Amino acid sequence: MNFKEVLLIVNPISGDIDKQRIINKVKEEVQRRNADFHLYRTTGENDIEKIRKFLDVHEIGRVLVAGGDGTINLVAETIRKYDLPMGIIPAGSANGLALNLELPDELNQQVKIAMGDNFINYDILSLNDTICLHMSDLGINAELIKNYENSNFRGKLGYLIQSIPTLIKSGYPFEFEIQSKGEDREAQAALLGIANANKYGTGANVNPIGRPDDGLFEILIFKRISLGEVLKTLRNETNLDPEFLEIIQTKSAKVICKKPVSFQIDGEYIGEETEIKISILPEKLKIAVPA
Ligand SMILES: Nc1ncnc2c1ncn2[C@@H]1O[C@H](COP(=O)(O)OP(=O)(O)OP(=O)(O)O)[C@@H](O)[C@H]1O
Repeated sequence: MNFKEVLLIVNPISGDIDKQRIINKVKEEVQRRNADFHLYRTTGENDIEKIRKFLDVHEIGRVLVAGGDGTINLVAETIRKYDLPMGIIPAGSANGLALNLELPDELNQQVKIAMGDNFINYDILSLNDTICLHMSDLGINAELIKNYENSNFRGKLGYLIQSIPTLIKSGYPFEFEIQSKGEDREAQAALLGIANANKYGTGANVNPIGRPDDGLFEILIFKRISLGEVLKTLRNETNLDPEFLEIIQTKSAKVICKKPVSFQIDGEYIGEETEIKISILPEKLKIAVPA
């Protein structure tokens, strides 16, 4: 595919890693294709508006994003009305979306794929009008992300440090009402996931039936915290005990929380919520993936 201009969007702080090597490699590949290279470094403030202004005055043919799931989500929201393909260079602490798309670990290969012609038409979920590409949840994982964001430690170690205090302080199990497919049911859960893909960034395959391009999403009801079952998901075993995890596959749903519960979308803490309206947007996101 030929493009005149390529925009690389980089999150300078994601994953606690230096991005210069990525920037150099992408620039080299773009110039090799005789296209113009543009770089945008996110600031965490009004990035969507600033990037859209840039897109409005340039002939960008491909947007590349180097960051974690939060940055990919931000870029997806920015370009979803522009019909622009996106390429991903995983550069966050967990990289859950990249893991689900089976992107390789090696930078040269990542750049080739991100600039390549093989695409997935990726479903975009809308959760109370905020988009979700990968995984969102209510409960103990969102509490962990909140504690992580309030701490001084970045990267995987930061999550590890926060995991025990989060478990001790959490008020789980939480009580939910789930309205979907004309049914209304009650559920108690430590964590209620809303999934568009199979795996969390840790590699845990919590949603074996999930496909990000099937026009459906899954509600994952983790009824209790079981080390044995968590280990099974880490080993990608799919015969999970229904007493541990129940899955509802659907196109739209509403989740009502009996009390406010911590909520996260694609690894970003949103706040405490009492109601989540979930649907799938009509537009798809075109993401470059391995052949
Ligand atoms: N220049 C910046 N300074 C501070 N924060 C930023 C900057 N640019 C983006 N952010 C923030 O980075 C977050 C997204 O990070 P992302 O999820 O992509 O990476 P991550 O590695 O998963 O994050 P983290 O390192 O926090 O785990 C968003 O909250 C966004 O507001």
